[in-house]
Amino acid sequence: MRLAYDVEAVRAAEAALAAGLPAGTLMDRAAAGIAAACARLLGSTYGTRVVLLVGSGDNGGDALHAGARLGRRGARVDALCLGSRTHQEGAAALLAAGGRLHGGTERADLLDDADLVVDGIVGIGGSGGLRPDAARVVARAEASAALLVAVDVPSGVDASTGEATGEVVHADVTLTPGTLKPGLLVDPGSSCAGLVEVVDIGLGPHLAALGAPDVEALEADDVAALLPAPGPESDKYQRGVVGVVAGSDEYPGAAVLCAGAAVRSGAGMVRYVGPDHATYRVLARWPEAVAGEGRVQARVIGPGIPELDAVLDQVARPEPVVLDATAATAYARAGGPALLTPHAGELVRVLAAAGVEATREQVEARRLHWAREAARATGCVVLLKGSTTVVAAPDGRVRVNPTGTPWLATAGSGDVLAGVAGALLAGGLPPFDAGSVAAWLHGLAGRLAADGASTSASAVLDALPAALRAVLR
Ligand SMILES: NC(=O)C1=CN([C@@H]2O[C@H](COP(=O)(O)OP(=O)(O)OC[C@H]3O[C@@H](n4cnc5c(N)ncnc54)[C@H](O)[C@@H]3O)[C@@H](O)[C@H]2O)[C@@H](O)CC1
Ligand SMILES: Nc1ncnc2c1ncn2[C@@H]1O[C@H](COP(=O)(O)OP(=O)(O)O)[C@@H](O)[C@H]1O
Ligand SMILES: [K+]
Repeated sequence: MRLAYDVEAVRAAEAALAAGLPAGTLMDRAAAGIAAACARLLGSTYGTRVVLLVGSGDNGGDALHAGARLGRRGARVDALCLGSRTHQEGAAALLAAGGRLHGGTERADLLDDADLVVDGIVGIGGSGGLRPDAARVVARAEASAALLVAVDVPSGVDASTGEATGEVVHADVTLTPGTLKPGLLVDPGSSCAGLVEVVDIGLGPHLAALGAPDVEALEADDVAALLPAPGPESDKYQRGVVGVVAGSDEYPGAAVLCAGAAVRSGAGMVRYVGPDHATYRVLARWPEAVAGEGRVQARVIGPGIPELDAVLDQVARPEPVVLDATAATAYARAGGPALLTPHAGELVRVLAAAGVEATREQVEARRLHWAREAARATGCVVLLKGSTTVVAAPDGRVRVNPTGTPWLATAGSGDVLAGVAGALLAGGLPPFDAGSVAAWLHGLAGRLAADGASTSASAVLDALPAALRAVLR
């Protein structure tokens, strides 16, 4: 499991760790790790050109101390000091190592033929986007061929949320001291961070003492451990029967995709309930599915159903349920534990049903916040789809999905996700695990299906067995 802590927790853990150490030790550790990683990225440091973008706080201090270490290893290091002040000891260390300091933007031309640029403008102490001077310098750095390495977070990104309210750095690599921050896992922050590497500064025990992390992200091992697997004595009923209530005369394809995803992701049996035409299509494509009502361990309700009235009695049953699309707004009628799977537009309607006002734009700009808010307001686990899928539980736990690709933004791919989640619920996973494991597998299947180009919901469905095998192998 990858764990991310928000700024408040990081500051508390850093204070506890620093209390037992000589002054400056933490920054020294951070700078050593950052310099070592930069040296690795450069291959050989001798004769390379490194430019530091330095803000007024300790984030700039990290960059200056790391720059001093690179200078001692033979790099030519120039610092562009963009803040109202500059970290004194860091500046002195860089000068002592043979580096140079420049005021503001006066030597921005150095960026044009730099090999590596370090973004130390602002870190966990930042608020708002880049100031105009910094934004101009960053644009020049991004236009150059240099590797752009952010210290802690890409400047301008909110470390606790991933929100960006103005101009931000788009880094190739982010080196983050101590622990991951949520802003490195949630878009738009996550997309701005590039490859993320944690630089160990000994914070681990102090973070663990603070309790639960702010945000988690599953890794392959976690998914393998959570996935329901058949034992020697298993039969199809023990593995879990999932009822798929999906599709309509208008959208029969949603039924085929959702039922197929349940078939492909480990359900012992799939019972399909829907209109005749859709039933015919489902059985023609998935002969292993069974038509009609019967005992199930969980249901998926909603994909491809524009008219809610027809399915409301199914929502009220006591078994765990995935409520997708319009059905998510009927959460209050659920007779058992519910997993809601809205995209941003649908989340607005779910929130409205819970008496909370928000616009689609607001949800898209603050995904972590609104997923949490919806879980709290509805009392259900909420899986918010889109650029960084966020799964939030009413008790405050949040998982963000590290797999996935924008190629998944294709008609019907949400129907596939709902089917996977339904099969996992039927297999006995609680809604929070079912949602986060489903998003993980769906995201991996999406990447395998797309393989760097366009894909379709049917191809994602076909890639599910390969995604499962990749995890269980
Ligand atoms: N606290 C610690 O023990 C450690 C801190 N470390 C580093 O210190 C950083 C935090 O340092 P600080 O608390 O000084 O905070 P930052 O350096 O992140 O930023 C604070 C400074 O930036 C200014 N500022 C805020 N938003 C800005 C914006 N949008 N544009 C330009 N300037 C802006 C503020 O006025 C303030 O002067 C971390 O991100 C990390 O890089 C590391 O050295 C590890 C240890
Ligand atoms: N920009 C994006 N990046 C990554 N995944 C995305 C993006 N946009 C959409 N997705 C994913 O694609 C799927 C689309 O689901 P949904 O919006 O319900 O579409 P549909 O109703 O057509 O099936 C979801 O899993 C969602 O998380
Ligand atoms: K930074």
